[in-house]
Amino acid sequence: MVMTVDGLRMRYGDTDVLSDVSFAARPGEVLALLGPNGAGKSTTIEILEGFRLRSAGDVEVLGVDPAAGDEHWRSRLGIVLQSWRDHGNWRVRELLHHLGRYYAPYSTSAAPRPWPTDELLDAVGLTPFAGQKIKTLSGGQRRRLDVAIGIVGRPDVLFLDEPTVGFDPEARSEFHELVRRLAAEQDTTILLTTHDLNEADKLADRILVLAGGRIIAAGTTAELTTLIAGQDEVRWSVDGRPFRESTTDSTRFVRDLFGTYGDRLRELEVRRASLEDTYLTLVRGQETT
Ligand SMILES: Nc1ncnc2c1ncn2[C@@H]1O[C@H](COP(=O)(O)OP(=O)(O)OP(=O)(O)O)[C@@H](O)[C@H]1O
Repeated sequence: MVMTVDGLRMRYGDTDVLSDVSFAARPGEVLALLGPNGAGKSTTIEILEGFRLRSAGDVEVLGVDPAAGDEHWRSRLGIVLQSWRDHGNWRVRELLHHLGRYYAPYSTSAAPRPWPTDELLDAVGLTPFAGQKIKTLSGGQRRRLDVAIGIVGRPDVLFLDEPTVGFDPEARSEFHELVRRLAAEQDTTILLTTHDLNEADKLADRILVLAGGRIIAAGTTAELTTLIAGQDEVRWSVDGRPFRESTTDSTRFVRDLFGTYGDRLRELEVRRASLEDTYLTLVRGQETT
């Protein structure tokens, strides 16, 4: 396992934000951490990065307790936090080249570090802006630069905190490709937070839902939806009257409808529960317990 979290607790003052968080990640796995505002997603990531000291629990990233991580350990992590605000007068290529130099002593034959600047610019779609000053970039271009800064050291583990906020659909789709490529070709293990359920669905091998200080559900979208009963919605009309019903077995339900109504059955539609339906049910269920 590249990352293991067992019984993680984080207390601010007398409030437990995280009370008992446990999960693990395999090499090259992409995990999406979902949860309502204030659930503790950024806190979890900051603890894993070694930026924040936890109150209790066992945590290991690349075999090291983040609270005791040294520079060598840190060089194997990539971090994309909320936007990079300094260095407005630097040019894009210049900054990436400069930051990349920090990783050179940690280069190995399996992971040559840093990522060559021009290749990296190309990978994040910033080649046309390479000579531009950072303060002149658009919001989305700026975010691509944040991502480039996070991966310039060819990290073994990459943390992405809401990476695609402000991306246009094309940039988002290109970013998704980049993340999948990092995981598949470089075996980078990726933990990202997002409020975009579609993004979590597309990107993640596994989704972790954090609420009430715990991981309340984990799995693929399909696995999560099977946790929720009444997952499909069937709609139809008979003699011009519309009907709708939720069912766990839409195939059987539809067969019964045909049995009952035969050719009078019109406008039949089966709608699978979306990740959004499942997520909302999970989080609302947690709030009422
Ligand atoms: N340094 C701190 N001191 C006290 N409370 C804090 C501190 N940092 C965060 N918190 C609280 O911890 C909770 C979790 O915050 P965190 O930023 O981890 O949530 P999040 O899931 O990332 O939220 P969002 O989706 O809004 O980004 C919030 O209630 C926040 O107010």
